[in-house]
Amino acid sequence: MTDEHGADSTTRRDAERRAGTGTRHGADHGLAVLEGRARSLDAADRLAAHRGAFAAAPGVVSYLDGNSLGRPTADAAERLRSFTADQWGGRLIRGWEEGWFEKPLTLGDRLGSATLGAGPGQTFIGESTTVVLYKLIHAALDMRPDRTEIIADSANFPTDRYLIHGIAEERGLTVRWLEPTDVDAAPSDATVTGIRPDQVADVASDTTALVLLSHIDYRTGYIADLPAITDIAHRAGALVVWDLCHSAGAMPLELDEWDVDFAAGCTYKYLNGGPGSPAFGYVASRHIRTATQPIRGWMGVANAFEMGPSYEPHPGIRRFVSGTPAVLGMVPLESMLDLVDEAGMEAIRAKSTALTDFVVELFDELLAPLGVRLGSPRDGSLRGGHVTIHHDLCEAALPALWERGIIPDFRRPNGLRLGPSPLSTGFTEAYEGVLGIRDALLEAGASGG
Ligand SMILES: Cc1ncc(COP(=O)(O)O)c(C=O)c1O
Ligand SMILES: Nc1ccccc1C(=O)C[C@H](N)C(=O)O
Repeated sequence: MTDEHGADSTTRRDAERRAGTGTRHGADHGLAVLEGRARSLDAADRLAAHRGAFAAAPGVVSYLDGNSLGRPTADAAERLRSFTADQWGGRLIRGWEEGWFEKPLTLGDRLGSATLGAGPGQTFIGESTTVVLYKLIHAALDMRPDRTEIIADSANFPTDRYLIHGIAEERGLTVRWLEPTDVDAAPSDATVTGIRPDQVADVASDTTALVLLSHIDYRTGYIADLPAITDIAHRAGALVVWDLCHSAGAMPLELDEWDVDFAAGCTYKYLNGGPGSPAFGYVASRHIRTATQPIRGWMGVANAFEMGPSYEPHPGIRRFVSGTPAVLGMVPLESMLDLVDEAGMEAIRAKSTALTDFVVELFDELLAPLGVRLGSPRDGSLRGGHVTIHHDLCEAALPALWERGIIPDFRRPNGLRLGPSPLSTGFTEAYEGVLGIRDALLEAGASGG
């Protein structure tokens, strides 16, 4: 691997590591080299200017929690203010006829084309991810009424597991829980697990109704082979529902091309929609006319304002809308989609991978010597937007980190997830964050180095 100066960076890093393990002077030199490298990565970053498009966060030195809650864009506050004053305040009830009623679908289309690889008329903005998943799981199961099994990940995000447990119980179905297996780990790293296509192939059969998995594992950041697993499910005659919470806005998706049936994801992580911003759902056009969903509300019918006697689902994707959409909650997301359009998803993913590669490099230099273990794939092509590390003192180190404006995400029992959101995070910021984690772990009693 060569860097922008043409030097062989692997060889150079080895030399730096040796320099850093010597005298105090050597250690300082090692840090200076890492910091210099961060600065040169920032200087070469074609998306660096976009960092200025996010609101300042006073006292925050390093924000590494884009995988949980993205930062507000700089104009989100003004957009919310002007929406409140001019649209809500000025147009009042007339606003529903002037775009609000259509917003779940117009913004869905925009999100679909900017980030999901979804043609128009297949994406809607709904409620929380949990509720949208609930609708899609039921819709898929209703399309396979004679089948009795669901395939799911036993270590998926709790909401996915709880939904599957509940729905399977309600419908008398059996769940084939897959245990995540090793996917990519150097011997010195923690075990990195995920769901592999062969595991799905082993259990998929003509009794499988549905496969529900996350595209990017919320713990390890491992990217599942979505096209291969979708193909395996289809060969068995089953349908797929993909949870895209950790991929939407972090990497380009091609839902139409990959033949996905249903998908859902949140908009408050890498899409920076803000706390509680509504989730999106995707339904492939080939299913829309036959798919039904369980939350039959007045806004999902062919003509809501007729206030008809019974529920007649709209022929299009609107049938997945239930009640009054969270129009106010969609305002910041529009601002982020402007930035995504400017930057392009390919460039966003390239920067995301460069950032997490750099975090892994910093991990090797600064944290591995303290006995911290890497819990994410080393291979950038298998890694989503965050890097997970494990050490028993992570929880003890957290208050000092927050105090210093270094904000990773703690996951019990001993994990820190470092999620440098590509448009809002710089390489020097990532360096400051990992350096702060090293110092806080040392202060909490870690030894080595
Ligand atoms: C994989 C995954 N699914 C679902 C959710 C959340 O669901 P909700 O938006 O309903 O809280 C998250 C994160 O919160 C997640 O990481
Ligand atoms: N929605 C939240 C509300 C409060 C605290 C965290 C979240 C998260 O999004 C967690 C995230 N999904 C995770 O992968 O852990």
